[in-house]
Order: sequence, then structure tokens, then C-alpha cells
Amino acid sequence: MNLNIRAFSSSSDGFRSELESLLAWDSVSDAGVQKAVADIVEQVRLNGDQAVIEFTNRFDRRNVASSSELEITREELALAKGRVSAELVTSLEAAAKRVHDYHERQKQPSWQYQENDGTVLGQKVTPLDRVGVYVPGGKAAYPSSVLMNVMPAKVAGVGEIIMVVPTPDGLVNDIVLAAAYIAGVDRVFTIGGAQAVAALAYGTATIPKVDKIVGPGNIYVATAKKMVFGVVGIDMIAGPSEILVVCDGKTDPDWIAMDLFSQAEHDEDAQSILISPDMAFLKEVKASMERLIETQSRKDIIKASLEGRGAFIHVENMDEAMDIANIVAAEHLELSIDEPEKWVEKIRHAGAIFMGRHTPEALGDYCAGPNHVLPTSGTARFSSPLGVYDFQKRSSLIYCSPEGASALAKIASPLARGESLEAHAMSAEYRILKSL
Ligand SMILES: NC(=O)c1ccc[n+]([C@@H]2O[C@H](COP(=O)([O-])OP(=O)(O)OC[C@H]3O[C@@H](n4cnc5c(N)ncnc54)[C@H](O)[C@@H]3O)[C@@H](O)[C@H]2O)c1
Ligand SMILES: N[C@H](CO)Cc1c[nH]c[nH+]1
Ligand SMILES: [Zn+2]
Repeated sequence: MNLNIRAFSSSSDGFRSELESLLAWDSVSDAGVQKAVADIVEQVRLNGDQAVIEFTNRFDRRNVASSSELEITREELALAKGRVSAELVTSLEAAAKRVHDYHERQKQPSWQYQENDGTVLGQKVTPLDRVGVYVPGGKAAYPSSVLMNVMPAKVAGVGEIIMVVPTPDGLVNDIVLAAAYIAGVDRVFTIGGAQAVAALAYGTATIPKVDKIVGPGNIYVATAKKMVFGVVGIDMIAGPSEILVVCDGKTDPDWIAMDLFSQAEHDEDAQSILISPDMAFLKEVKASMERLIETQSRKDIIKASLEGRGAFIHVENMDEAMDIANIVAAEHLELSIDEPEKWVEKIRHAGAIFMGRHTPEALGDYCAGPNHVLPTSGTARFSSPLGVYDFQKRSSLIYCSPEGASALAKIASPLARGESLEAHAMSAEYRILKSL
């Protein structure tokens, strides 16, 4: 079997542009989808529950008569957890605890300081009041993503967490519900698509209006999230998942082959790239992949992903590998090399960096502790993993003592007059102490 993996040499002409065209990913922007989503969002905004029920019945093939049928209670979540195997529940609980403990360290406290004249300046950190977590329905439902989206919100102290998850044909995913129970989701509604996003953004008689919506979904969900941004906050619009492995040639080729498969199996658009200075090793990994693909239940998806967006890159040395890793700015970067702690210094752009031969991305996807919601498609150049900070906001604190106000007014007044803003200037000048 030929996996048709592209081979690059960094010294070849046009390498960089070839690499950039490989990395380019066009998020689908379909005028038909835009129009359909705009219509759904508007109808939910105007007609609330009635529209939510209509769209849910149409798109998820359900038979809901009253909005009260859309909610799954905490008691039902506990029952769902009871239907999940004890082994899986233990793993969910262990993962939840580790993710919780990691995110505890991200909490940002409020702070303030006092100046000599008594003026106090600071920053007050406040958790969001209410957050909506979108969980995709059907085959793409990942219970681990429920934990990754909910735990940082819990740690931040969000007042109420509302989860929405479509149940096509009325089929519920017990593992997803168990994860919601364990993570401490407050309310769950069985709605999805653009109608769920609109209901969370505008609120209905049944679905509470939230302040921010997080979580991945299909093109209808992503388009609706973009559309309601501004009415509510959103997290990010995730592109296809990516892994970039840098290996010095000393890791078991089967391990590397499986690490590459582990991203490729997500979907046909996922991307797996291997970089090594050792050409013989690249060939060994390729041979491993061709042998091991037959053991994979999702081999067609893996093949499509590798043939479409996979790459093997041969480099002269490790410095060159780090340069390419920084150009790719991968969602997941594995440094399967000696002394990863030394080389990580050179990495400037990556969503998550997995250091050493014993640190496959799969461990981070589930339970190491850091979040698996990461910047994709090169956006690690300017954005960060989902974290507690996404569920907190900051207010500036300013207290002026009379002496402080007087001193500041003398700075502000000329600035205000320079902007021809008379009232600003006078407001400041009123605070100038006559005695000073
Ligand atoms: N990046 C990540 O971490 C991550 C993780 C999990 C899933 N995902 C993505 O989530 C998505 C899951 O997709 P899904 O479809 O299984 O579930 P989904 O929950 O995202 O979408 C299902 C909803 O889409 C709506 N819909 C479907 N067809 C429609 C139509 N013709 N018109 C209007 N609305 C329609 C329906 O309301 C339905 O409830 C995939 O794209 C997957 O790649 C991403
Ligand atoms: N790798 C995915 C996104 O980066 C997360 C995930 C969920 N389940 C398994 N993997
Ligand atoms: Zn994964």
C-alpha cells in the first residue's frame, strides 16, 4: 500500500512556499450555509423556544412537543453515569481531577498597589456569570472535550455552566452525559446546530442566555458562533487538528507512526507531519505506517488525511527542524528527541509542546492536565490554549486620593485641551487642590 506521503527536503528550491501551501487550510465559507444559519439565528431570536423546537425536530429528527422535554436533569446525568462501565468512570474522574488541578494554577488573582500620595490602582478579576458549552452530537462527540471545556470554567468560578448537545434521532451519549455530571455542568439541553448557538446567545423562555459560548461543532455551529459574536463572547473557531513530530531518529518507528495516526484518525482534514534529520528513520516510519495502518479501525480516514495533508520532511540538522516547527506553529508539537528541555528553548510557536519520547499527544488529549482545546492552523503564533483566563474578565480599579487627583489633573488637563475636549479638561481641573 502506498500512503503517498509527500517528502520534502528543506534544501530544495521553493521549499517554503511548498510548505505554506501544504499548511493552507480554507475554512469553508459557503453562501448557502451563511444564509441558512442567518435565518435560523433570526427565527430563534424572534420566536424563542418555538423556533428551537421546530429546528430540533427538523434537523435532529425528533418529536419534541414542549420545551421542557429538551432538558436533561442532573438526576438523569447521574443515571447515565451509572450506565457507563466502572473502568471508564474511573478514567473520567481521574482525568477530570488532573485537568482541574492543572487549571487551578492558571487562576489569576485581583491585584492592586498604592502610590505615595494615597492613589490606589489595580485590576479586579471576575469570573463570567454564565457560560454555554457546545458539545457536538453523533460520532464526533468527545467526552474528553466536555472535561476540557468545562473544567477551566469551573476553576474560574463561572456562576452557571449550560451545556448543549444534539441528540439526533433522540439518541443520547451516556459517556458524554457522565462527563458532564463529573465536570459539574449545571444544566444540559438536547439541542444542537445554529439553533442551539442562537438560543444560548439570545436566551429563550427555557434556555438561559449566556455570556460566552465555547466548544467545537460543524460548519453550522461555527458559522452561528461567528454570527452571534458581539452579542456573546466566543472561544475560537477551530480548524482541523494537527500534529508535528520532530524526531532525531532514536524513537521506536512504530511509536512515531502511531502518534501520526492519532491525529490523522480525527478526520480527513487533520494533518500529521514528521520532521527528522535521519532519512533512514523517515523511511522506517513510513514502512511502519504502511504495516500498522491495517490494524486501524479508522484506516480510510487516516489514509485520506495522510494523503491529503500529511508530510515527511527531511532536514539537515535539529536547528533547521526547530525553524520549520516555528513556521508551522502546530497545534501539537512532539519533540521526540534527546534533551527536549534544551531544544524547547528554540520553539516560539506551538499550541502544546510534548517533550520526550514517552510523551505522546494522546496523553495530553485525555488526562495529562493541560487543555486539549488548542490554537490550530498556525494561530499559535498569536493565541493560546483554552484556559481559566478565557472564563475570567478583568476590570481596572482606580481610586484617587485628593492629592493624587490633583496631580493627575495637571497631567490630564493639557491632554484634554490638546484634544479640544473642554468638559474633560474642566472635570479634571475641578480636582486640582487650591492649596497645592
Ligand atoms: N476541533 C475539535 O476539537 C473537535 C472536536 C470534536 C468535534 N469537532 C467537530 O465537530 C463537528 C461535529 O459535527 P456533527 O455534525 O457530528 O455535530 P454538530 O453537533 O456539530 O452538528 C449537528 C447539528 O448540525 C445541524 N445541522 C446539520 N445539518 C444541517 C442542515 N442541513 N441545516 C442546518 N443545520 C444542520 C443540526 O442542528 C444538528 O443538530 C465536526 O465538524 C468535527 O470536526 C471538532
Ligand atoms: N486531539 C483533539 C483536538 O486537538 C482532542 C481529542 C479528543 N479526543 C481525542 N483527541
Ligand atoms: Zn486527539
